[in-house]
Amino acid sequence: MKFEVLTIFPEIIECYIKHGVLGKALNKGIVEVKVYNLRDFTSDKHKKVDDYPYGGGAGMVMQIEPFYNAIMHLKADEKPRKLVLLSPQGRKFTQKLAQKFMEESKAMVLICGRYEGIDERVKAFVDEEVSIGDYVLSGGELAALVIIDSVVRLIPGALGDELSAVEDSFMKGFLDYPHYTRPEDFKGMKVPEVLLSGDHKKIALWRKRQALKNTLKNRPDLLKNLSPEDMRILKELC
Ligand SMILES: O=C(OCc1ccccc1)c1cn[nH]c1
Repeated sequence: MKFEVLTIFPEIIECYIKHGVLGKALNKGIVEVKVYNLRDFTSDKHKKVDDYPYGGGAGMVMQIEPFYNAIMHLKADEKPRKLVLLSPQGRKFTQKLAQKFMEESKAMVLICGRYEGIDERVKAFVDEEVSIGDYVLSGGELAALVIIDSVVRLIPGALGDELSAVEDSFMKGFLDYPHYTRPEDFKGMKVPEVLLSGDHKKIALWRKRQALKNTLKNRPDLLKNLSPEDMRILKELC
């Protein structure tokens, strides 16, 4: 899988991708990330990327020309790629959309805006507009990293062949169950007995109960399509 990121702050992307699971996936060649500085696609000596908004208002708007030049440069190799603009106005990014991106796209271009926004005409050249949440960031780079991280984790072999329980639970529509590790007793805070029992059936049921309890408490919106078995467990909790 290849990610190409358009940004005026390449260092933000380059620094993050060196660490952790992304670093390993890069070294294994499972994923490739190329970062392009939009300033390299400007035509003036000051490498200007923004200007005052038509119609007035606070702040600056990113000009279309650097985005257009960068996108045309990428498209020159005529390889298929999904162009995604990160913005607060986009479609909500979820684990399911991460799965879809992983399954459908061999290559993704992640377009990072800053300032008050980017010239609306850039959207004529993108396939999707995606938001990672209902808040405004100072730039699309963090959102691009969220997408790269969550999509790469889903690539077979990226996590050393064991998708973590977290992905599983989110795909099934729950929050995760609680996790514990040594010591068994930390200042009187003990690990739940069931997890020390070795009874895997009992542990699995306890974990399912806890996941449903957490989901009911913090994200009841996720509990829309429960299996009859899970509905029964949930009813016991209420
Ligand atoms: O704020 C965001 O992106 C920064 C951005 C992008 C475009 C113009 C201005 C600012 C964002 C929030 N959720 N997903 C993305």
